[in-house]
Amino acid sequence: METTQTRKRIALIGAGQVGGAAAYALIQSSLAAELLLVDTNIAQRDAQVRDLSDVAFATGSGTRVRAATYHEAGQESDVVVITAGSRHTPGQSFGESAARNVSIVRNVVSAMTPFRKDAVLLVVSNPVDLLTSLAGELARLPRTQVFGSGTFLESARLRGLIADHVGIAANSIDMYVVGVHGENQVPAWSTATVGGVPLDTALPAGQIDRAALADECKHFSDDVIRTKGSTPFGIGAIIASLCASVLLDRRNVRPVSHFVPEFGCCVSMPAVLGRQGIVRTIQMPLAQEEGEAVAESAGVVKKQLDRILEDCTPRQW
Ligand SMILES: NC(=O)c1ccc[n+]([C@@H]2O[C@H](COP(=O)([O-])OP(=O)(O)OC[C@H]3O[C@@H](n4cnc5c(N)ncnc54)[C@H](O)[C@@H]3O)[C@@H](O)[C@H]2O)c1
Repeated sequence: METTQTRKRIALIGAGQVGGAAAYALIQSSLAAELLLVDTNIAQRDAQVRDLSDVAFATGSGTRVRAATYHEAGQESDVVVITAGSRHTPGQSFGESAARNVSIVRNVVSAMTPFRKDAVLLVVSNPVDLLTSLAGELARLPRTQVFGSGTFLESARLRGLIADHVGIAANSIDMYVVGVHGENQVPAWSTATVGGVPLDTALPAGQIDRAALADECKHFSDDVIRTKGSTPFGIGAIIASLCASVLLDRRNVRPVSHFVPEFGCCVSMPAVLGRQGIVRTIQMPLAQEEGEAVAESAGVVKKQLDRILEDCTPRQW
């Protein structure tokens, strides 16, 4: 008899470093019956299918991996994850790498449209807030069904860094990094708690150097990217976790990039995740300077989005 589990499919658009790491984590969890890999580089895609099939065989996973087309991904998948794109390479301007990924996301979303009505689209390619906003405009899905990995990885990382400094388990620290992924991320210190107690009370001044930790969190991957070109494992684990929240309708609260009407674009705020994607946003009583920092960087994303939507030629962007 076909169970609900056997019918679940996740598509990964982009079978590079990040897509491969996400697939590795997903296979280990046996979350879906099938993983569909889509890539314009056919040799790369097929090599990943074979290598990842070995993971399934070796671990006794219930997940099978196969190559697929955009059409199959859009029509047959419960969750479609976009990791296609070019990495930001040293010496390349932000605008150059962003413009290329804008063009890639436009093409892949259009190639997959129309999506299955209940498909959830998870955007990972960078700049993730802009690309999630763009995908949300183009996918012809309800806004709640399109979200981005946003600042979930940074939030997990900052909890881990604090935990290491104070000797308290990371899962007893409730702390979010919010706003726009990357240089302008905002650690929401004002709402952080330890064991339900406000951070200011639980860890009085002097116990942690907030500025140093925030800086370490922001630049944690810089050396890794310089050394090995990519940071696939952390984001791969985050993708697997987000897929589980959706497919299992877990209702986890996660800081993911999603449409915030006040800003007219997608930025990360804690949201409840379930089978239909964003179930609702959790309103955060941010300190004034934190709120202003989020609004300022959201304003930049919104301007970039408007320019792309007005003038669809990325070269001019
Ligand atoms: N949001 C995050 O926290 C986070 C973390 C790490 C990486 N990333 C982003 O993930 C993206 C992928 O990084 P990577 O290290 O895997 O790069 P990669 O170069 O290893 O892989 C990208 C893959 O996308 C494929 N591709 C390009 N255009 C495509 C298209 N139109 N359709 C299908 N596939 C296409 C390429 O052939 C390649 O296999 C980058 O944009 C990177 O910045 C995001």
